[in-house]
Amino acid sequence: MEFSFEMQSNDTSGRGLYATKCIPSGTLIHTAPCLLFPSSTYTNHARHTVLEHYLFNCPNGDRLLALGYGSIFNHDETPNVDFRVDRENLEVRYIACKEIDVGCELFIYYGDKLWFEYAGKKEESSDEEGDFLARIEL
Ligand SMILES: C[S@@+](CC[C@H](N)C(=O)[O-])C[C@H]1O[C@@H](n2cnc3c(N)ncnc32)[C@H](O)[C@@H]1O
Repeated sequence: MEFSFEMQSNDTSGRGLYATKCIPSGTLIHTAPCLLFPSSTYTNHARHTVLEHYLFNCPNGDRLLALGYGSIFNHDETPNVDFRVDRENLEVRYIACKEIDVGCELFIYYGDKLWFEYAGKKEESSDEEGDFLARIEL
């Protein structure tokens, strides 16, 4: 499979994905197979580990870990990529929601409860729970 992006690193957000060609809006950029962490498995084995940076929160408390490049999309308040979770097939599909120029970073939106210092942050936000939880909300 030919990808329309490559992985690069920067000092503020670590690894991220960058377009290697112009990506038209509506393009399916990537399909990531997922691992399911049932709620109890997450609580007993994955909570407070590095996995918290990568897990998607499901409404029922389960967590999903996107494989492939699915866990490498960084967050932005104005994302250029949407993601669709297919629980039945355990996949996440990433679709361009704008035209993306060559060299631009591909961003999804994680939600409004960030657990890290957002590069490009416009105003202060606080972590009300004071806890370190994965919060990419589905
Ligand atoms: C799902 S991972 C994304 C890939 C990650 N950059 C890496 O190198 O593995 C989420 C983590 O990326 C970082 N990150 C994502 N978006 C960011 C942003 N806008 N500003 C700063 N850090 C960000 C945070 O450390 C966050 O916990």
